[in-house]
Order: sequence, then C-alpha cells, then structure tokens
Amino acid sequence: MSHAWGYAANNGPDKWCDNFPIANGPRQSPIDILPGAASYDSGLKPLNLKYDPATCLDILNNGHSFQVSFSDDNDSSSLKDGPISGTYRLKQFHFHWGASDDKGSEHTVAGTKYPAELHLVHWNTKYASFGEAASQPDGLAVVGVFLKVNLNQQQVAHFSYHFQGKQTTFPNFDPATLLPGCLDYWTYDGSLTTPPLLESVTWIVCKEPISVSSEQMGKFRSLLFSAEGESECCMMDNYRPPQPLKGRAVRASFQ
Ligand SMILES: Cc1cc(C)[n+](CCc2c[nH]cn2)c(C)c1
Ligand SMILES: [Zn+2]
Repeated sequence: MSHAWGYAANNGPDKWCDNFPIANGPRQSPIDILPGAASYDSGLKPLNLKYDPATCLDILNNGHSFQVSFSDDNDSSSLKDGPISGTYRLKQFHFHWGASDDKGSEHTVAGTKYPAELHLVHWNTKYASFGEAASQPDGLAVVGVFLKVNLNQQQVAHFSYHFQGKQTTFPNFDPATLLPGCLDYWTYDGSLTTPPLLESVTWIVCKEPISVSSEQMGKFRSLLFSAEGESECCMMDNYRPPQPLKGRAVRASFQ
C-alpha cells in the first residue's frame, strides 16, 4: 500500500515513523526556537534573495498544502549568502496553517505558535537537480516566514485552489512580496517537515512575521485535503509539531 501519510490521527506526524524511520533522526524539523539560547554569529551574512516573477509557473493543491512552483533552469530566482555558500535556486513555496489563529506554524518561538508559516524552498546548484539535492545534507535551503493575522489587512494573494490535484497557471507572481521588511534570521541544520523527512535542509527562519488578513486565513482553510468527488475534508492543521533539538546549535544573524 502506498504511503498515505497526512495530518489526521490515523496517518499524522505521530505515525510517520512507521514508514519513515528518519522521523526520529538527529536533525529533524521543525523545532522550537529559543531566542535566548540562540548564539549571535557575526560571520552570518545578510540574505541575498533575488526573485524574478517571470519564473513563476503554476499553483497546485498537492493534497498536503498548496504549492507555487518556479522554473529553475537558471539562477533568475535564487538565494545566496546568509548561512549558505554557493547559489540555491527557488523551486517552490507553500504554506502550513491551523484550524484557528492560535496554531498553524511549524517552527515556534519560545513556545509561541503563529497562525501560519510560509516555506520558500531552494536547492543547491552544486547538484544536478532538485531531486538529487534533496537527498544531500547541504542540498536544500528553506526560508521560513511566520504569518500573523492583522484585521483588515489586504490579501496576500488570491489563492483558492480547492481540490487536491487542482492545478492552474499562476503567471508573474513575485514571491518577494511575501518577505518581511527585516530579514534578520535564525538558522540551524534540519529536515523536510513532511515525509520523506530528508535531513537535507539548512533552515533560515525570519524573525519578523508578515501580516495577512483573517479573510486570507479563511481562504487557506477553505482548501481541501480531499480530491474532487471524495467527501470534503478541509485543509487545515497541516503542520508538524516541533521535534527534539538533539544538541543542535541555533545561530542568530542579529544581536
Ligand atoms: C523531495 C521533497 C519532497 C517534499 C515533500 N518536500 C516538501 C517537504 C516540506 C514541506 N515543508 C517543509 N518540507 C520537499 C521540500 C522536497
Ligand atoms: Zn513546508
């Protein structure tokens, strides 16, 4: 039977180790970030993010989140500097969110959960492809951005791709509009937060959240885990809880 992992009681994060034993590995994500325990590293460079809206391809409800994908056959949309060396190309971004505004982020800050978290997934161009990079310890760099709800905040973007498998073109979206004004960050070595949970991610979590409207959160929660024709199951609480730090250092780019 194929791995039908999800976020329900019968197939959710507590069950993933049955098919993906790395779930209990030494560098799993997300984590609870303790600002007081993070060490300021003056050697960390500012993030150098360059995004070209022309590389934006499509938006897909993949049954676990909705994902906006980018063409990655050149460095038009890429990440350099920060904690990484070399050039990492943007592959996709997606979100994780809760059923209510008191939960939804994957990373937490001294136990604080945000209503949602954006992940911008980049892969190391020292490898031939995203797929190959995803299996290497320095293969991926994911920029995490917390979302907070600001009443009557304008929409982040009009995503409403309801059913699993629903895909449509999504031209000229500029992911830079999703970045906070201040790019101070925490960084640590971690993993994908969904199966296959590969331990290949340099995490870069921005300290400053971005604001979304409560209407936008409502739109997220109107998406469906289920495919057309199946009994409808609203997509929400699609987040993995924090995992043991297991001695890892968390560094801060700011004092
Ligand atoms: C090869 C690969 C497979 C998957 C499900 N993902 C997404 C897993 C994920 C979602 N949020 C954080 N990690 C990535 C980034 C790479
Ligand atoms: Zn994610």
